[in-house]
Amino acid sequence: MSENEEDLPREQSDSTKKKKKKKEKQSAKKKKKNGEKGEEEKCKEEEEEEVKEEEKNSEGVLLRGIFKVGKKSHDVLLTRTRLTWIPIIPENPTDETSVPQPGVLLLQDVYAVKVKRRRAAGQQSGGAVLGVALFCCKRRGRRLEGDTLHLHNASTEHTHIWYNTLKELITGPSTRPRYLKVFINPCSHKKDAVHIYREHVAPLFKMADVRTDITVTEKKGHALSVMKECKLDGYDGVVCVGGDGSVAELCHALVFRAQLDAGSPEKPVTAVLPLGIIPAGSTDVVSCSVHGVRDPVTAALHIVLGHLQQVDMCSFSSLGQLVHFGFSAMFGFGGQCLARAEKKRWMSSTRRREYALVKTLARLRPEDCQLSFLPAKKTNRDKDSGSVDAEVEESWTTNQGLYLSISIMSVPCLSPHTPRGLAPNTSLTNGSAALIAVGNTSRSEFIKHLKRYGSSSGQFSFSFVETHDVSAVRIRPRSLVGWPEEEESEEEGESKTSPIIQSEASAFTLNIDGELVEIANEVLIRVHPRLITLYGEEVDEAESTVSCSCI
Ligand SMILES: Nc1ncnc2c1ncn2[C@@H]1O[C@H](COP(=O)(O)OP(=O)(O)OP(=O)(O)O)[C@@H](O)[C@H]1O
Repeated sequence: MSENEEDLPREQSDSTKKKKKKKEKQSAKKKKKNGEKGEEEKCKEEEEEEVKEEEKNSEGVLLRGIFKVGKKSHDVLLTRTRLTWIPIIPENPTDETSVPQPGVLLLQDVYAVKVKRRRAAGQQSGGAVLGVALFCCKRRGRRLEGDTLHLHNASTEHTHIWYNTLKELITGPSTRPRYLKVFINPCSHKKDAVHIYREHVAPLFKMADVRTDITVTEKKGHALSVMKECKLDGYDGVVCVGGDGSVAELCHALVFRAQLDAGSPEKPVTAVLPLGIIPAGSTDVVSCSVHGVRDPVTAALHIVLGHLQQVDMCSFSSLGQLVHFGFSAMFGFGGQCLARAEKKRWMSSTRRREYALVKTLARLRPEDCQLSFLPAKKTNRDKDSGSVDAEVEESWTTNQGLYLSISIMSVPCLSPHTPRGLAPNTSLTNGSAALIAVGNTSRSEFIKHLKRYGSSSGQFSFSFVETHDVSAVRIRPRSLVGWPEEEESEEEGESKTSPIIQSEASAFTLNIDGELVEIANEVLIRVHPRLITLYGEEVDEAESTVSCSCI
């Protein structure tokens, strides 16, 4: 039933003719110019090549046939990039107004194609051919949802021609993965990462013929140790099913592994494999920043369709030693909150977060530290030379003082709690990070600042808040502050009289991507443009599904 080019609509044949005429004209002009016979032949050959290339790349119809879509017969056309179906409406001399509306499906949105067969209940194979089914994604806001287009035609031959052509078109050379290394953290958030994977992700991978090698992690650091040693050759990507802590471990592992493989202990090396994130945590900031929603189906569809997004990362080092790679760090309030929350692991994640927030606000105290930063422009200019010279060193800005909170973020850190992100002024690939330094102020002013993260804007319009676009930051706490053991007692009154203890310790904790990391003396944070590739896309705002009522 498929037809050849002669049967194409008149409009299309006309356009092809026009193109050929134009080519002939160009050819004549060139011939005149070149003059010599040998060159004429060469020119002709070149032009023929050009015409062939143009025809190959053009929206030429590869297949055309009749299928039933729904209950109506349709004229279906397939090109390299799209499938179009136009209802076949019998001519009606009295009705001049009805113009058939075509349906269009872009092949970039199709992740699987299957032959449909009539089968009895329990029948595993065989069965009469019914047509082809195309499994695709459709967008609903930032969400990607699975959808199916059924093309019905009982001819086995016809169906197989269409199936084979479609299959070839969707599995040709592309960024779509064929084999993935999957890590699942069974302890994330509500301990349902395995269920989320089995229920929402595995069926999509199976449908898209993506093979997987799964590791269910047994403890913290398990994914890192597997990634340090496993053979990466066969994999097209790595997938993390878990919360921000698991994501941080795998991002660090991917860059660290690239560094090991390149034998470059000093300089960060771009991760070889992309990372897919299936959100199964309580906040899922990184996942939200590349998907716009916390939704395992959206995440899985970005993976099977091979949507790749390069992302800037930071290296965190202390006294010349690399400590971690990550996307964000919080010192002061953000670090204190996490430290309190981690001590109450037995609470549900929402309660734990609210408890830590309220308690840390009640005991709000500034950190006395030296904060230095390198504005983004300067380092971008010098980054090609790969060295930090004296001129750059001189351009560091240094402030000493009391800070309630210091945050450095190389990604916007979107989440359902902060739809525009904790750092709305940075993007995934701008090669710099946002430095948000909140100086000492009253509790009520600080709460006002925090509350504005949840609304649309204004969180930085306070005299005590400064923001900078940076490529490096150094934090040196002057006095390292510790908390007395009894501070964690539930009696609020106690805290008012508790003195701030000046600790003699030479280490402090930083909240790096939701994980507490111990740092000796000082931390140097450097931004590395496009160090990792994640499955997803740039989004400017996350879907807001929750609101925090505790402050
Ligand atoms: N089997 C395991 N048991 C305990 N911890 C694990 C296990 N597997 C991985 N981990 C570690 O658990 C830490 C937290 O994981 P994850 O972030 O996925 O969960 P979460 O903390 O509940 O989520 P969120 O950060 O969104 O609140 C990570 O550092 C990870 O390395």
